Amino acid sequence: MIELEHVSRRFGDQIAVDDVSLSVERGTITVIVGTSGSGKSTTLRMINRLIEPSAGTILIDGKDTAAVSGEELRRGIGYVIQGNGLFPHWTVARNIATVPTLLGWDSARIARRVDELLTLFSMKPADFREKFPHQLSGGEQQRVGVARALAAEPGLLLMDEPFGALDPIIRAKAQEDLLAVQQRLGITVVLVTHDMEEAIHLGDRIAVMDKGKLLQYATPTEILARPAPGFVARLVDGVDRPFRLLSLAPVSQIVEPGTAEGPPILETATLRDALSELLWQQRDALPVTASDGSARGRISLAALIAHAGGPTGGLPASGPAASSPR
Ligand SMILES: Nc1ncnc2c1ncn2[C@@H]1O[C@H](COP(=O)(O)OP(=O)(O)OP(=O)(O)O)[C@@H](O)[C@H]1O
Repeated sequence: MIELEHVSRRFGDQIAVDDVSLSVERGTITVIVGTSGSGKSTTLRMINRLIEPSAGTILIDGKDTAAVSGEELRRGIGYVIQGNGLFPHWTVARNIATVPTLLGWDSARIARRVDELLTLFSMKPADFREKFPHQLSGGEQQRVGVARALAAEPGLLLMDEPFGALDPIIRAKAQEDLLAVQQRLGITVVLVTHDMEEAIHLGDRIAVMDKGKLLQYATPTEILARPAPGFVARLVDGVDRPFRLLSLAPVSQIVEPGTAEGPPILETATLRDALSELLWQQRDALPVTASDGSARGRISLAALIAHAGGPTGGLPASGPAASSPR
C-alpha cells in the first residue's frame, strides 16, 4: 500500500503539487489524470524519490520512503516512461537485465528471467534476445520497456504516459497487455496519463489533478456518475458516459429474478455487451446464465437504462461497483 500524506512540491515560487493525500491499495491500478502541467509526473516521481517532496510524507507498506536512500528505493520499484527509455546500444536482453545485474543476480538467473519476461509479453526469446531497440517496432520497444521495469520482480510499477507515443491500435493492445500482466503478477501500478478514456479503462481508481491539486479520487464508476463539479465534470463530459458506465459493470450486478425469451447472456458479460445484444435481438429482456449454463435470471432494458442514467444512475444502491470487468 502507498500512502501520500499532505504531499507538496515547490519549484521556486511555483507550487507543482499542492497538499495531495491519497492511498493506493496493494494489487490495484491507480491512474493519475489531468491536463499538462497539473502535477501528475511530479507526484509520480515523488513516490520513487526521483523528486523529493517539499512537504508531507510518503509511506510504502507503512515505511517512510525518506528513511531509505533514493537509489535503494528505486531498485525495488519499476519505472516506465514515455518512449520507453531503452539504452539504444544494448541488446534487448541486456536492457531487461539492467536492474538484476545491478542487484548482482547470477547470469543463469538473469537469463532465465529475461526469457520469462519476453515470453510473458508474447515475444519469442530466441527471436528477440539479441536484437537492438532500433530493430523493434514501437509496440515491441514499449513491451521491452515494461519488461525491463518488471525484471527484478518489483511489487510496485510506476508508469509515466507509457502509451503516449503509440498509435491507437498498438496502444489498445499495450493497455490489454498491461491489464493481463498486472492481474497475473498481482502488482500495484500507478500510471500517469492525460487521457480520461485510458484512465477509465485501466484504473481501479482515478486521481484527477488540476493545478497541483487532487480534485477527486474515486473509482471510474463514481467519477463518471458523480464527477466533482467544475474541472472533473468538464473532463468526463467528453467521454461516452452512458456506454462507459455500462462497460464497467457485469451483468450479474443488475440481474433480476424471472425468465425471458431469446439467446442467454453470461452473467460475467459487461452491461454494454448486454445492451448491444438486447438491441440486436430487438427484445426488452434476455435470460442470464452462469458459465456452466445454469439459469441466473433475466436482464431487462429498463434496468440497463436506469444504470446508465445521469446523476442518479450508474451506482448500485450499496455503493460503487465492487468488481469491474473493464
Ligand atoms: N524540475 C522542474 N523545475 C521547475 N519547474 C518544474 C520542474 N518540474 C516540473 N515543473 C513544473 O511543475 C508543474 C507540474 O509539472 P508536472 O511535470 O508534474 O506536470 P504534468 O501534469 O505531469 O504535465 P505533463 O502532462 O505536461 O507532463 C509544471 O508547471 C512544470 O512546469
